[in-house]
Amino acid sequence: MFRSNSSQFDKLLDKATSNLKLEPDWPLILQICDLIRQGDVQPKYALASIKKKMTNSNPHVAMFSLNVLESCVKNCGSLVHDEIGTKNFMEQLKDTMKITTHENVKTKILELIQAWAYAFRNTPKYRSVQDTVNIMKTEGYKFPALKESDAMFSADTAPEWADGDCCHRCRVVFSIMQRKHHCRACGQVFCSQCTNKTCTLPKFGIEKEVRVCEACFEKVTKPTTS
Ligand SMILES: O=P(O)(O)O[C@@H]1[C@H](O)[C@H](OP(=O)(O)O)[C@@H](O)[C@H](O)[C@H]1O
Ligand SMILES: [Zn+2]
Ligand SMILES: [Zn+2]
Repeated sequence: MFRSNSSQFDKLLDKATSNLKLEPDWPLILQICDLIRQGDVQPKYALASIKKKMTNSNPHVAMFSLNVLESCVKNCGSLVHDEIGTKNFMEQLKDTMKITTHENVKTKILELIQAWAYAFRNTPKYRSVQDTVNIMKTEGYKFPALKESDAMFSADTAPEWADGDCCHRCRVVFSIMQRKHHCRACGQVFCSQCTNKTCTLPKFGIEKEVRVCEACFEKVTKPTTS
């Protein structure tokens, strides 16, 4: 799935976090995000490399690595969220808080964890982030005021369409008379009865009414439990 372009990734990351830079090189940082989005580098590898830079003794290198991390979370959608939303990655961030001596780096890490907890407030699978905020608060960390703008992420990408010879919901077998249809929200394949609903999918940047399955119609149209 991933062509190993990690050497190109490493080169760009070294450049983006060079201590010779006076400020973040945003075009370069977005190129790094593209490598992840295109599948040129494994998200796990990318985040491990970024994390290594966070504990760099040079404050510029450490801070630039956080700028890269912040952009990856904002631009790469679930590819990166699935990595940073884990207990393991949250533990690594907490360790970094203990290792780094740079106050601005500590503050930035607190800002990021808090913004992600807010962004993922309705996503149970990333509950480790909110758990980490709660734990760190009991450990005495002072989180800065939340800037909601930090928690706005670009749209995730709509899922690829699955294939199958029967309806994902009612299991009816497809035939000339029983046609395949796809739900744009989950990408699964269904019979016409199980996808006779439509709705917009703003989170994927889909503003027109598109075909969705019963389950996704419920999820998208019922008010999210806060
Ligand atoms: O029914 P057909 O003409 O064979 O083609 C199907 C339609 O194009 C469906 O579009 P839809 O989901 O918008 O209905 C699509 O989801 C299926 O993959 C195609 O096999
Ligand atoms: Zn069906
Ligand atoms: Zn669906």
